[in-house]
Amino acid sequence: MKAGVIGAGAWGTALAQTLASQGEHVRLWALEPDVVSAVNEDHLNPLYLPNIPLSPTVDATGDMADMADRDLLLIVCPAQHLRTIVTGLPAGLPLVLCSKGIEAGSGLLMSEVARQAQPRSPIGVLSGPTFAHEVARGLPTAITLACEDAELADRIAARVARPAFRPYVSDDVVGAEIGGAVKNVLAIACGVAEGAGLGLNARASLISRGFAEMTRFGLARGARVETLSGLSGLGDLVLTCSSTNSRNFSLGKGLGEGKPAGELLANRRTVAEGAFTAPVLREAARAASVEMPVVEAVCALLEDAAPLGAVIDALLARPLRPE
Ligand SMILES: NC(=O)C1=CN([C@@H]2O[C@H](COP(=O)(O)OP(=O)(O)OC[C@H]3O[C@@H](n4cnc5c(N)ncnc54)[C@H](O)[C@@H]3O)[C@@H](O)[C@H]2O)C=CC1
Ligand SMILES: O=C(CO)COP(=O)(O)O
Repeated sequence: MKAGVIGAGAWGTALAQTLASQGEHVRLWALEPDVVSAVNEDHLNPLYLPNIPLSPTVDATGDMADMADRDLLLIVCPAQHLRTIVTGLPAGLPLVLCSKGIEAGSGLLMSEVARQAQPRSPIGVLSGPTFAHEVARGLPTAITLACEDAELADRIAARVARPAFRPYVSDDVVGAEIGGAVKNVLAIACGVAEGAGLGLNARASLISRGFAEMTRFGLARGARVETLSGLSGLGDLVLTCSSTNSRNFSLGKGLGEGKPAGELLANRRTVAEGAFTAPVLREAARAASVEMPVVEAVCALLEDAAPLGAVIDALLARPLRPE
């Protein structure tokens, strides 16, 4: 067992800890030298996953060449950096993509980016309702593992499953990726409802009408409805839309409280992927003639294109229609 994890933010560190939880050796690649030394010397990652003791069998490196002897790599960087990171990897290793987003500029899903960057690597996607700090503490978690090759999916599932970390396999890579990318934008919308004091009815409406948007967009891109209504879609949507533990929900809450988007996004250390995905998703949806009014509303708020009250009024004034 020689797994490696690329990216030592909250999620990469939690995954490394999970894989190492039964004594396996796991190597974690970190961008920041401070993270490398904290993991190696103190078995902690205070920058991104504070107060979680890490197994001494997790070691860290800042040198990608140290990953060449790994037989499986989990890629856990922010979505907009995935192309650069994957291009710099040793060639041909199986890759499990754990980032949630759509690439700006190309509009490509992470698996499409990774296939361009490493054409010889087998690819899987791991995505679902998984707050990093809960997974790192060993709390029960279920997640979708999607690979086009069913045999590869079973092999990777067996490698990453742990007593409280339970992958469900799927061959719908596109569906798993679209669920994870779109839910981040919808979580911003639910955060706005929270920040603006719109109530829990509004949140439930945004979750279910947002899920209708996710489904319309997913089906247009070839996803299957059972994937979208599974762990990586509806499951993650419900989690992320319900708690300030979500960075996307928290960002939305700030917007709903009237704070300017620029101020909320400036100098963030942690990533709120929905802010990057929203405009790319809007373009992709318009190009596919898929209506996504909640996504459009989030974009308007992120771009300061209209006051909060006007954005809410516009959503409520949409024509009445069948569900
Ligand atoms: N935190 C969570 O609970 C979960 C996060 N994810 C996804 O995992 C991905 C990574 O998120 P987190 O681990 O939460 O990150 P984080 O927000 O905890 O940390 C930021 C990460 O970005 C990296 N970074 C900053 N600048 C960079 C650059 N120029 N090039 C490469 N990396 C750079 C940092 O080194 C750090 O690893 C995201 O796509 C996120 O949506 C998925 C499931 C759960
Ligand atoms: O993807 C996540 C949980 O599944 C984490 O959500 P946030 O990125 O909004 O914190």
